[in-house]
Amino acid sequence: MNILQTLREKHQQGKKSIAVLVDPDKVEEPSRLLQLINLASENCVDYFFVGGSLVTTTNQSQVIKQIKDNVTIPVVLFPGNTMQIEPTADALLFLSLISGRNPELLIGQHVIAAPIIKNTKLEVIPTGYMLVNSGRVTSVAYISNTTPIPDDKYSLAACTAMAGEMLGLQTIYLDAGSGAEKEINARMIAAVRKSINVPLIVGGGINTSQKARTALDAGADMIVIGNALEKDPELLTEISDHVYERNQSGA
Ligand SMILES: CC(C)=CCC/C(C)=C/CC/C(C)=C/CC/C(C)=C/COP(=O)(O)OP(=O)(O)O
Ligand SMILES: O=P(O)(O)OC[C@@H](O)CO
Ligand SMILES: [Mg+2]
Repeated sequence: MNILQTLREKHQQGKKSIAVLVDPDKVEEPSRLLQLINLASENCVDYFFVGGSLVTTTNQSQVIKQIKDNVTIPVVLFPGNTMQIEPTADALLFLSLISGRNPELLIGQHVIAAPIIKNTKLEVIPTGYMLVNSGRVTSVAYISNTTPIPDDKYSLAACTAMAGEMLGLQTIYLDAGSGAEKEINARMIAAVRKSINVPLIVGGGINTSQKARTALDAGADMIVIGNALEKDPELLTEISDHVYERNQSGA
């Protein structure tokens, strides 16, 4: 079963997933990455996301290789631009930045990427990517030259997600941006959840297990954690224990 089908099934069953985001620029030594890979494996992490708004290094393929050499956790590209397409990954979030009005990130990059992706075995996951204001300007807001949705405009977010689903996007990713000061609030997640049927991914600023729990309770199907694990990898154990117990109990 491919990743999207699995996500849909888990969504139907109310089961949750965890993705660990690895930003290739932040991988300083292979030994640190190996530690995170092993921890992810011990804690039954579902996916590795690999990407960044701005990738200044050339080690993305090595990062993917190191993950694939050690564990069977699928690697999903989370690309900031077409230069980050790496055929050795398993899947790619084909992001359309629907919270913004930058045509390049709604369709432009996609036209350039489509023929390249077609020649790979990557599973394409059409994703409505929505940035929500998180207090300060994040890398992705700056790089994308778009204005995130205000964090108290629930209806704007819900209608944007609804439109994304009607356009045929297969998942919605609500992102406060990496290292966000404020994670996406529960009301915003719940409003978006209620407006769509496709799986909902939530990330940005989830740096405590309580924040992870709140996002999942509000309706996230998958949470993405990056920055917090760069500082405290052990946080993963706490969060995954909660997800595991919850999935077992069917809550
Ligand atoms: C269609 C293809 C292949 C590419 C375009 C993809 C689109 C539309 C991207 C939207 C905008 C964008 C720049 C997304 C990047 C999201 C991402 C990987 C964020 C990870 O965090 P960083 O923003 O790198 O955070 P740091 O500042 O912590 O490094
Ligand atoms: O690094 P953090 O803040 O966990 O964010 C993860 C991801 O959603 C960013 O695009
Ligand atoms: Mg980055």
